[in-house]
Amino acid sequence: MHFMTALADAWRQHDSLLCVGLDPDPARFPAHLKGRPDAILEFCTGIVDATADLACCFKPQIAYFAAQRAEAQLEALIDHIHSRHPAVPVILDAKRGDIGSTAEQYAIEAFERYRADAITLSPYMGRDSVEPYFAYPDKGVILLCRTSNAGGSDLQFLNVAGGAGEERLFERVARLVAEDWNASGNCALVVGATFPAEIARVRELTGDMPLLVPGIGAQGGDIEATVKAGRSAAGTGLMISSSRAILYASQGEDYAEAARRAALATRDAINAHRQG
Ligand SMILES: O=C(O)c1cc(=O)[nH]c(=O)n1[C@@H]1O[C@H](COP(=O)(O)O)[C@@H](O)[C@H]1O
Repeated sequence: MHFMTALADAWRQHDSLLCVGLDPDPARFPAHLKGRPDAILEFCTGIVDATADLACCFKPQIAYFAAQRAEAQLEALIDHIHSRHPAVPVILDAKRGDIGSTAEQYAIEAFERYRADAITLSPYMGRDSVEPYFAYPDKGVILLCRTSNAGGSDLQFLNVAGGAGEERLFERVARLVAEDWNASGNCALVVGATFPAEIARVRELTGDMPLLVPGIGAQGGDIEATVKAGRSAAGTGLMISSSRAILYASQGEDYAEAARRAALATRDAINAHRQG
């Protein structure tokens, strides 16, 4: 199924714009999991099973698996999600970016090795660094636009218009993706919840293109401002992601139940502002 179809179905079926991020950090695991060789898979499976009906997508961050030599556990986790929670698409947060021949290998990694439904990419190297992912017509391609970190402004706020014009780099990226790269309707953009004015600007530039919005919870982004700035006319159009605030709601044996409570509260806080 096309990523965008799966996403729209999940928005509706789960009445949710919440993306549950999976950034497993063994230093923050509950004691009963510490030291287990499969702790990362066990921890993430507990989170996934406790929150799947509250989520529109899951977003494992590859660095947290690769740093712990847990790539096989990432494969197993995505397989678990697809088999046990097939209604919830998986975004592999890898932020890849390289020349075409290398990008082809990254696409094989994401879509064939890990069987992810979408991938995050950096647009910094331009169109030919993104095109290899379009060879997988059903997969989502999610490009960094205005990132949630303060340092994002170093480049993303540069004025790239000629003469007396004014167009910041993140606006140019949004327009380029919406007007050119998104020919197959499989693209989305990343805009941080820490910058709601820029969410509104990107929404203005991209119509109903889905936006992946990290930065609530641990990074302090405001949910109401985020939803009001980024919601589409239909009250969807957003994958608002939260990782640490959900994953580590408790560091005890009740971590999965606590994660569910945090996910439910976040989903409902988002839903309170989807209309009107
Ligand atoms: O691509 C991302 O998901 C991403 C983009 C961005 O601008 N900011 C950002 O924090 N993220 C990711 O979102 C996750 C952090 O989420 P929190 O734990 O909720 O702050 C990490 O995996 C980041 O890599």
